Amino acid sequence: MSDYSASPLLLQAEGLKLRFGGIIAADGIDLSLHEGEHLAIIGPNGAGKTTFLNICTGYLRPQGGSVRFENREITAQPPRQITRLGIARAFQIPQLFAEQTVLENMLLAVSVRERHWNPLRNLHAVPERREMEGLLELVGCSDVRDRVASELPEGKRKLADIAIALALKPRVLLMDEPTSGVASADKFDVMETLMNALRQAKVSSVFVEHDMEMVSRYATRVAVWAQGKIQTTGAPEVVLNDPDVVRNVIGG
Ligand SMILES: Nc1ncnc2c1ncn2[C@@H]1O[C@H](COP(=O)(O)OP(=O)(O)OP(=O)(O)O)[C@@H](O)[C@H]1O
Repeated sequence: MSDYSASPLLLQAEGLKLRFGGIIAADGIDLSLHEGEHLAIIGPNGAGKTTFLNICTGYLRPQGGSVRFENREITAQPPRQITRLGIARAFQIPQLFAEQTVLENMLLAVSVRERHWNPLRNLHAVPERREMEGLLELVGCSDVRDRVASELPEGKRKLADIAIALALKPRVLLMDEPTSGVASADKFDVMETLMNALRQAKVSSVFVEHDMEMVSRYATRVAVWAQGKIQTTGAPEVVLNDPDVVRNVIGG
């Protein structure tokens, strides 16, 4: 395993706690992410994986603990503020404007980033248009640039959603099952394109994943969630062969 512990620390969660009534979704989560890492989160349904992403991106407020990003406290800040600082989020269901073209979605995203969005202005005239076309090329979506988002095949929709996240110039991208809903024949191509784009853009990532082949191919490190706690973390080749992980997560 490549060791990233000497690389700059990006994200640091300490002692995160969150309950929903009687359900403990986070029970003392400690986790760090260093620059260059692509950390996979695995674990059974309901273990609290998405809750962790929601806390880190400000969608949920923890009842205990803290999240720091580049050594700055971001716990419970609004999602928009956290995005501006450099943590982007991609969802299981891509957050595209369905009736706009892929390029228009990109231009809207960059207009918001640059705070110059104006309904009276021609969207296509924004100065960052070339930059956005470059990002679409990076994620293999130049061919669908002028297609309406709702008409895209799922793989392209996911990649376009990633391009929008990259338009916000993040340092970290958090993803919830990045290829869910993509036809199995296309999953690896989509993930390969996505991870290459992240590496080229020098964006680190955390991704929740149920497909262990995807984890072993693309994660630099794996964290195993169980009932709101981290059961273990380590190199994919070690963690995915750990008998407890095989029994509780992979076998199940
Ligand atoms: N907003 C909420 N209100 C109430 N309960 C919630 C809420 N969000 C999550 N939970 C509960 O917290 C627990 C952890 O949920 P979470 O979605 O984080 O799990 P997960 O590991 O991502 O599961 P999956 O793999 O099925 O997506 C679950 O029991 C879930 O039902």
